[in-house]
Parts: sequence; C-alpha cells; structure tokens
Amino acid sequence: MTNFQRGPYPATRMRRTRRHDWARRMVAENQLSASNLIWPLFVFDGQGRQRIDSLPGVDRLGTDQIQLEVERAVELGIAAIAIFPATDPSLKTEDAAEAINPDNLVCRTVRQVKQAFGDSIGLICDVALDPYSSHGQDGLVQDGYVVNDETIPVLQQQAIVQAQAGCDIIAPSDMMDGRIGAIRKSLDASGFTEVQIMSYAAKYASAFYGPFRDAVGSSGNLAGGSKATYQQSPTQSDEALHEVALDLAEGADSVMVKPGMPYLDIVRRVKDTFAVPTYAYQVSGEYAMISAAAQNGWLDRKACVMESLMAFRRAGADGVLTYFAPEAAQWIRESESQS
Ligand SMILES: NCc1[nH]cc(CCC(=O)O)c1CC(=O)O
Ligand SMILES: [Mg+2]
Repeated sequence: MTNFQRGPYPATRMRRTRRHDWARRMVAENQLSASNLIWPLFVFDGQGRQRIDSLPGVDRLGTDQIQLEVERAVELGIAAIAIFPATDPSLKTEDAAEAINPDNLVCRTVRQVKQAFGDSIGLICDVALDPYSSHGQDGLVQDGYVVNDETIPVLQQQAIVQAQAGCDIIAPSDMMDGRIGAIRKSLDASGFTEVQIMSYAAKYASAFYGPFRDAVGSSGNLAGGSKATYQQSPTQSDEALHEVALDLAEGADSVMVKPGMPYLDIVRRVKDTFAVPTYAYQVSGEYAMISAAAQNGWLDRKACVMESLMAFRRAGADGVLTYFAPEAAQWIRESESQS
C-alpha cells in the first residue's frame, strides 16, 4: 500500500462496493478455480472402498474406484492428483524396500491412471519412506536416529521408479537435507529432464497429520515416535525461507508449505520473497476439523471450505492440496453457472 489516503467519511463509504453481489464480484481481488486445486487420493491393493474413520468422506480407493475418481477429477477441471499408498503391513520393512519396487502400489496406480487419462491431469507422487517403513519414519533409522545421507540414495531410487511409471511431478515430503539436488541429478541422468519436482520445502512437525497417518496406516508403526529431528519446529519462520532457498537452488520447480491454515504467514513470506509457484497443503487434520464441526451442525461445510480455500489464495498460494478438491470444484462450477 502506498501512503495515499482517501477522503474521509462521508465522501468515502467503503460499503458502496459491497452493496450488491455484482459489485462485490467486480472488486474481488482473489479468485479460486479448479485449476488451483490438487486432490490427494489414497489407494489400497484391492477392489472397492475402505472408510477412514478420522477422515469422514475420504475413502481409500481400490483399483476399480481410482478410475472413477480420476475421471471425476478430470471432468471437474482439477489440475492434478497426488497419490498416496496404504501399503499392506506385510510389505513394510525396516529398510522400506517396497518404496523402490517398480511394481509397488503407487507405480502400478500411476501406470493405470496414465494409460487411461494421459496428460489430461497431472500426477504427483510423494517421495518419503513412511508408507513403506516398519517404523513409520520418512528416512532410514540407525541407532534410533533418522539418518540423512544414507536415506538419500533410497529417495533417489524411489523418484526414479515413480518417474518410470509415468509420474509427472515428484514431490519429496521427507525433509532430508540435500535430497532435491540429488533427486534432480538422478532424474536428469535417467532421461527424466521434463519431470518436475514440487518440494515439500517448508514442512513442519505437525500434529495435524494424524488422520493421514491413519489413512496410509503408518500411525501404528510410528507409535508415538516424533519427526521433529527433520521436520521444522512450529517456532520457526525465517528458517522456512532458508529451506525454500536451498530447495530452489537445488532445482525445485515449485515449493510447498505444510500444513496450510496454521501456516498462512509462511505462505505469504515465501511468495513475497521468492515469487515462484507456491503451494500449500490443507492437511488431513484441517480436513477433519472442518468436517467434524460440519457433521455436528456447528459449521456450514460449504461456506467454511470455500472461505478456507480463498484464504490460501489471499495468502499467496498458487494452489492448494486439499481433500475437499472435488467438492470445492463442484461448488465453483455451480456458482459460475449461477452468476
Ligand atoms: N511424509 C509423508 C507425508 N506426506 C504428506 C503427509 C501429511 C498429509 C496430511 O496430513 O494430509 C505426510 C505425513 C507425515 O509427514 O507424517
Ligand atoms: Mg530442506
């Protein structure tokens, strides 16, 4: 804002531009469209759907269901989907070897979706070991500590098998130091120069991930263990800028702040400082809060979802990963056809 001042009341009446719906739309500074939405989906090895108690309305999807849901996403104009696996517990090991199996659930799902939908929607895959490790940590564990440098080659290989399957955007969510540069190097060396990296650059050690861990079945494995030695402390703000700067220097195409609503200050600082494509993740706990309150009749689901998504846009996010994506896209469509 400049130091320009409007004349005082009564010459200026701020309410004039708020009087009618058309007038409010005319002055709207921020917009939300389906292109701003990324939909995270959980898959399992089987058919049908599995309910997730802590994420009411979000199901794990079997092979037959993923097809239907992606079709819906494409039809609604959602930009991209992010695929997360609920790995069979028998496949979880100390070294998370299933993460680099070219025929693991994520890779099979990516192949299936790519074959059916081609480039009509973007496919994002997480790079981190937690859906595959018996300890539920994102990296390898040695003497009770999540080790950085030993984890990186596994993450590189995980990125390669996902790119080979047809993933468009590799999204490392593990918060190891140096993994963006290492993954970029491996992708390029394997001929995947066009595969993007969306870095979970400023990811906080948050209690709001609880329902996600139920969804991928890692909460039991983690068993109260903490990710505080690699994810950022909620006390940190400047540090997030340092994290983002490093990931951009290492070759990230876009960056993410996570969680979302409690960290909108970080979204704004990142966007203002770097002016790169910036995403925010409205995480599982945020979904659960709004859903639970709405189920109780305490909040209006649609109004609160749309307000929360606009808040991300206002804070500077180019897009939002949200479990509300298909509902929100549908509501956006309905409001456009009405006006
Ligand atoms: N590294 C895995 C990962 N990728 C996305 C989420 C959380 C997403 C959500 O809560 O919706 C997590 C959980 C975690 O770091 O423990
Ligand atoms: Mg980092």
